[in-house]
Amino acid sequence: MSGSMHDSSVGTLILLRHGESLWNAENLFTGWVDVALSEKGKGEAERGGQLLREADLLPDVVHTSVLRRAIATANIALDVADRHWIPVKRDWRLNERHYGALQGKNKKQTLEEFGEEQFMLWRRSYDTPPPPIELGSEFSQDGDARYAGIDAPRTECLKDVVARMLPYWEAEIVPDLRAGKTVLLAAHGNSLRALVKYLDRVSDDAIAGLNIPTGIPLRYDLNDALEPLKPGGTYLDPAAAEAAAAAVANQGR
Ligand SMILES: O=C(O)[C@@H](CO)OP(=O)(O)O
Repeated sequence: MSGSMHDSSVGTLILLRHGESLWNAENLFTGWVDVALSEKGKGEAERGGQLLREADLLPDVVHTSVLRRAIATANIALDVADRHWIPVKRDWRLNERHYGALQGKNKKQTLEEFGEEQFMLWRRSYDTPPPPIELGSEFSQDGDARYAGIDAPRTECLKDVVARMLPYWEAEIVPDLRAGKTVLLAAHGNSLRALVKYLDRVSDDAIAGLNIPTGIPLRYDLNDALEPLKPGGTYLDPAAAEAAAAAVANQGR
């Protein structure tokens, strides 16, 4: 096992939100729309890889969503950390939250149009999904080959993400951790919020205030019951993470 600093046989979990995407830069709700990284986002992914290398935190296996911003972030970071060769598993269950009819809409305009309360309900409440996206509309994923054979959602709240993500966690990630591996999970703001909520037992209300910055690895050491030794984990660059999380919280303003 590489990189783990505690005695338990449980491996180390590293959460990595993708670097800034083109739509993050434009302040658009993204969800399942398959948007590429911006140049800044590619730089963030490189920096993420440097942080892994400097911490000697070398992943043995990587899990990603099926969206290119997470896939590219993992590829770039692992290349920089000289771990581009490790096995990879990808699954839609690690995708960003489906943002329903808000996909492709500007966050600031949405806030102005619907008001603070409705905006925050859609964006951060635990169990209020946005209106479902219309099938066949510009930013809908129906007909997308990668979702053939799954009952793809047309909108999701965070609770829905927890429900679809946990079966993947149990079936695919936990066995890697139990085998003592250092696991890199390259995913998204809201799919990672769903996992952090579960791991840290964050309440439905408190999770609204938790924001995950792009491109900064977040390390979780877990005990044998898979409980975090340090609630909230440890960002490899804590000062940058704090500033960047505050910026995510303020999107739309
Ligand atoms: O647009 C999205 O898909 C997400 C992540 O970028 O946005 P938010 O942080 O507003 O949930």
